[in-house]
Amino acid sequence: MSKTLFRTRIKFCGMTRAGDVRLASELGVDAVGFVFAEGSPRRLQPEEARAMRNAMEPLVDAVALFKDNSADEVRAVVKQVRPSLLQFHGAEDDAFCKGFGVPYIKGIPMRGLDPTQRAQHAIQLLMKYPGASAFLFDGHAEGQPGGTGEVFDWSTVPTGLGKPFVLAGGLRPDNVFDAVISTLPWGVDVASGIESAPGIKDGDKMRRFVEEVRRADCHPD
Ligand SMILES: O=C(O)c1ccccc1N[C@@H]1O[C@H](COP(=O)(O)O)[C@@H](O)[C@H]1O
Repeated sequence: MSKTLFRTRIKFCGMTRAGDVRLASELGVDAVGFVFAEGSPRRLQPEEARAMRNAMEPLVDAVALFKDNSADEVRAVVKQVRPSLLQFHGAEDDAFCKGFGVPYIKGIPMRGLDPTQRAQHAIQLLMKYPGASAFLFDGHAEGQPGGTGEVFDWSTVPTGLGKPFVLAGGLRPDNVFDAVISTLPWGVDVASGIESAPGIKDGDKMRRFVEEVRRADCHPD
């Protein structure tokens, strides 16, 4: 694959502390994610996310992450937090995902897929989620929770999508350079790989993650 001239977008997901959001902004991160998925150790109440959202710097996107939440829950978050993007990780269909008047990203479980099916997988995704602004490829298996730090086989990333994709799943400061060079994603997303404990971001890991993405962006190949 040849390298193109662009800057890989970065999203830090599962923010729970205002100081972590501020540091992410200072590091030049493009988006931060607030998790509302039931069972997640990073789960926030809408009021908690709203307080962090109100303190955010301009030109940084807020993304609200859901996994099989009810429409009422999603509506409450949209009203209170005003995210610029929604991210869905459950069995939600396209009609549900686009029903809130906010662009959406669809999280796709990638564990155990066949690398020879990359083009067919892309077609299936485009047919199933025509309203998605982007796809996010995550390391977990179908039906399993996300945000668990599992890397998947990057050679299974669908080809010919014609839409941006975000690479996720077990990215860390020590593997994100290879991940970007191998897959040339529109963006990368990380939750556990920049944490010292679930929901508690580590400033040094955050900084090193951004540096490694920028190093990959400058790499000639
Ligand atoms: O972060 C969570 O708790 C979470 C819960 C349910 C679905 C998705 C979740 N996080 C997303 O998963 C990817 C990968 O996480 P990790 O870096 O492997 O820990 C992350 O980018 C979040 O968008």
